[in-house]
Amino acid sequence: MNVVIIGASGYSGAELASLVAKHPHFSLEGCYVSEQSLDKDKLLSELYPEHTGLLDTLLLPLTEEAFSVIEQQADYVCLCTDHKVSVELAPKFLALGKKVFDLSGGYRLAKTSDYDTYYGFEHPYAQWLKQAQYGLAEWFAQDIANAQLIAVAGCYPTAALNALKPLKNANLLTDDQVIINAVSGVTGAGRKANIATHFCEVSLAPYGLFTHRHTPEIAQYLDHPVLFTPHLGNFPRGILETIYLTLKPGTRSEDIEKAYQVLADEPLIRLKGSTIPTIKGVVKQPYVDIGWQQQGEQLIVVVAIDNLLKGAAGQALQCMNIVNKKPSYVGLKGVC
Ligand SMILES: NC(=O)C1=CN([C@@H]2O[C@H](COP(=O)(O)OP(=O)(O)OC[C@H]3O[C@@H](n4cnc5c(N)ncnc54)[C@H](OP(=O)(O)O)[C@@H]3O)[C@@H](O)[C@H]2O)C=CC1
Ligand SMILES: CC(=O)N[C@@H](CCC(=O)OP(=O)(O)O)C(=O)O
Repeated sequence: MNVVIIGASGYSGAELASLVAKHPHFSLEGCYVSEQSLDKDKLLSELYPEHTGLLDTLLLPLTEEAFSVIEQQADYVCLCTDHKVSVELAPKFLALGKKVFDLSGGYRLAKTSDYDTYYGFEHPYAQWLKQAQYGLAEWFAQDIANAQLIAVAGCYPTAALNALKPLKNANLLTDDQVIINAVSGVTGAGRKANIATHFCEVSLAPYGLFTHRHTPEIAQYLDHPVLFTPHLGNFPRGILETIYLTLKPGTRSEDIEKAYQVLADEPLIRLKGSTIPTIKGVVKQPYVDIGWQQQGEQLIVVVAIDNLLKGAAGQALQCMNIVNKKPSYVGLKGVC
């Protein structure tokens, strides 16, 4: 399959380009940036010298002519662009008959009103929003396989949903809100310069209290209310979430272990029982690490992922493998 990446100079785009370039079934046909980009006509490996030899690929401007080239060349188009940019680009590539894998949040939520509330823009393509398939690889593989537009799951939601859906599906949660405290490395905020992510400014602080756009995303796909608070930490990559919940009375440790068995055979999920996952354990790895400890009716679940792999490019590649009718872990296990 021929793959084109839009937004290839960004953190998730470059990560995905490197995965595609090494993949046994995919060929990296084109790497694009915006027409006005300061990086156009540079080699991707100039920006990411660790990929010298692998990604000596020109960053091309996404001009009108580029769309014709992509129409001829590409089977899969990956949008590693900001939400608003993706919202506008996806229908154009869909109209060309391409399979579109959007790493942004532009097509993840069911209700257009949530875009007004949480994204700050009116969603213009309700029809495509209805047809988009949420790309949470371990949970929706069958629907992903047949979709034309895949809205790859968000980074924080990927961790939260894999940690919580087994418990929800086993009917172990009370109706209480689940509390999710998350911390992310700074690559989560993207590559463009921003004072809030400046090296000298970042320490450890929460942000987006009550308003972060991943709140409705987690609640929608968990079908349960959540109180989600992200924090920015002063390290480059990785996400760790500490999740507090109340179990139904009488829930035994065996019930929890049994609930998590639904993920036991997933090659990219590592169930760690009472061992607490760490960011160190997942950085540059494609896995979700999940651990938990129980005290009576209280359960604390800790989950860790690499935001750029399982939280973005790794999961996008899983979705591409699924659409290509291959095991989702191809090109990911043993990635580093
Ligand atoms: N970083 C992360 O951990 C995660 C990110 N995501 C999502 O993935 C998307 C990309 O994120 P990230 O990689 O961090 O972002 P970056 O800011 O690092 O990269 C954005 C890329 O988009 C390009 N771009 C901007 N405008 C356009 C345009 N109009 N046409 C084509 N290309 C354009 C930029 O290049 P230039 O501006 O030079 O044109 C750059 O290559 C976002 O929607 C984000 O929410 C999802 C999960 C995790
Ligand atoms: C640290 C940081 O800023 N993280 C980003 C989330 C990462 C991301 O890009 O969000 P999606 O997964 O929805 O695409 C944020 O909070 O906006």
